Amino acid sequence: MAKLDPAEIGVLLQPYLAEEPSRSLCERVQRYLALLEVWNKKLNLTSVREAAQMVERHMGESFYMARLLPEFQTMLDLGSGAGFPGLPISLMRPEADVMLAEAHAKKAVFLREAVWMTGSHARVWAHRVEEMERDYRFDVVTLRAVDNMPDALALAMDRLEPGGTLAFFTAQGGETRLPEAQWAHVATHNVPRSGGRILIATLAQ
Ligand SMILES: C[S@@+](CC[C@H](N)C(=O)[O-])C[C@H]1O[C@@H](n2cnc3c(N)ncnc32)[C@H](O)[C@@H]1O
Repeated sequence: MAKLDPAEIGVLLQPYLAEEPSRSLCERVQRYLALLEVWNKKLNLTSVREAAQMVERHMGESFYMARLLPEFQTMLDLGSGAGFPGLPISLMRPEADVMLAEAHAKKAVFLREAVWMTGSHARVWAHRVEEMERDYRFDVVTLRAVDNMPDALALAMDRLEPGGTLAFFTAQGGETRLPEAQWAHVATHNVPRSGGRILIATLAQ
């Protein structure tokens, strides 16, 4: 895979960010994607192989979700895989307590290394979300590309605080229905440079 320098990464990230990305952020993205490329040879973490697409699809789209989220203190990324969207969000919200939940043990090892490499403050839960303490709840729950979205959304709902926010990606051309609940606010946003959308739904208090 062709290597991108931090300046090239910055240009690719611009459509997704509210302001110019800092050099430090671009360097962290560079380290993260280099690690992902190495691990991808032994573990199928992503089918995206092209460097610019990795920046846009994985990092850019996750940063874009971060922009759309309200203020929060705690966040769960359910089925984080290689860390998307949770790890990039943790870089944009360093003050928040972000939990990356990934049941696959080797992927969780990758996540711990990626957290360390990027200087993220995120924590890794290396088990199924169902195995967390029953009363563990979060201000925000994010999801992307988790199998069986209806079941995953129901699981995500169980982990939301009253007034909490559910944020997930819906595939190009496909709509995912929200679980039945008292929603105070629901909005969909087109993802830049993609046919995909992000749905942000806030529960009533
Ligand atoms: C297809 S990957 C997507 C990863 C990432 N969100 C992305 O968009 O690139 C889905 C991941 O969710 C994890 N997963 C699915 N259900 C889970 C659960 N209940 N608790 C923890 N991890 C789960 C799987 O192990 C898998 O690695």
